[in-house]
Amino acid sequence: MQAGHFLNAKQEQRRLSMVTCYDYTFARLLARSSIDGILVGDSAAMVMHGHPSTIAARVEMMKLHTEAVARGAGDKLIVADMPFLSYRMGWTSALDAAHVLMSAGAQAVKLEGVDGHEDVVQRLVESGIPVMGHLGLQPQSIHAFGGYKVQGRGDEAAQKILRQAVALEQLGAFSIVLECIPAPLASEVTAALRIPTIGIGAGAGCDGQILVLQDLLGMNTDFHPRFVRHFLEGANAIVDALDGYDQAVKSGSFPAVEESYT
Ligand SMILES: Nc1nc(=O)c2c([nH]1)NC[C@@H]1CN(c3ccc(C(=O)N[C@@H](CCC(=O)O)C(=O)O)cc3)CN21
Ligand SMILES: CC(C)C(=O)C(=O)O
Ligand SMILES: [Mg+2]
Repeated sequence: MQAGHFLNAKQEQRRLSMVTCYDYTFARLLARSSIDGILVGDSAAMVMHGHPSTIAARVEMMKLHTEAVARGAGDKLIVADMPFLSYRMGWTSALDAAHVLMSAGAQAVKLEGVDGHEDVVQRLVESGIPVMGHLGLQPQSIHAFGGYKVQGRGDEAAQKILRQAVALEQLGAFSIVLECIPAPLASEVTAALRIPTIGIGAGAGCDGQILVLQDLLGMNTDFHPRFVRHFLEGANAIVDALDGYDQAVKSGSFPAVEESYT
């Protein structure tokens, strides 16, 4: 799948599935799945590195994760998040950051918001870099938003998101993530655009959905916002396996003869 195929999917009314991925081993598993696209999200700063927000993500961090994913992802579309402020200090430094991510193996980049960096979106697109937008809840602006809260409630806030989505489409974005907005607003935005919307906490009216891989695999039991569904009870499955290994070691049943060299 390439960025251009996202537009075809919307025209043909096929829904799109995306997940985040930060490493080679999971990328190999995703390559075997029917998932359409992979986001090397700046959520890596939280999920992989234990930071309290995505603000700690750096171009160098995103580069290493993108390279690892690209080695395992086969022909899946890889989108990499541009880290906080890397696209807010002018288009030349934004192009530098995008260059790093594209040469690391990304086929597109994602930027949060649009107001104030319209020129960056335009320059990236003109340079042959497919751009994905990200509206609604923008985790990089957590300190300005005052928490991870649903966005676009009320007429004014809803109109702002609709305006930003139309602006991104006009600037040449190939798709837009809509995060944590009311489902009716996401449906309205989706209907207003030719490019596909990818929702997370934005209801079933989007053209596609995205979830953080570790969330859908149920690997993090203390993070359960409303939009997360566990498709596996991963945390329990993994801790059970670890306890099984621990018991086998302590009882002396592991390693067996056939697991040892003569
Ligand atoms: N593991 C992980 N999954 C994610 O989806 C994710 C990250 N990390 N890190 C970056 C952002 C942060 N995200 C978040 C984090 C918390 C909520 C949350 O607590 N939502 C409330 C909404 C409350 C309201 O305003 O009504 C909820 O209870 O669902 C939402 C999105 C989504 N992103
Ligand atoms: C939640 C998705 C959309 C994201 O931006 C990330 O994982 O960083
Ligand atoms: Mg992100």
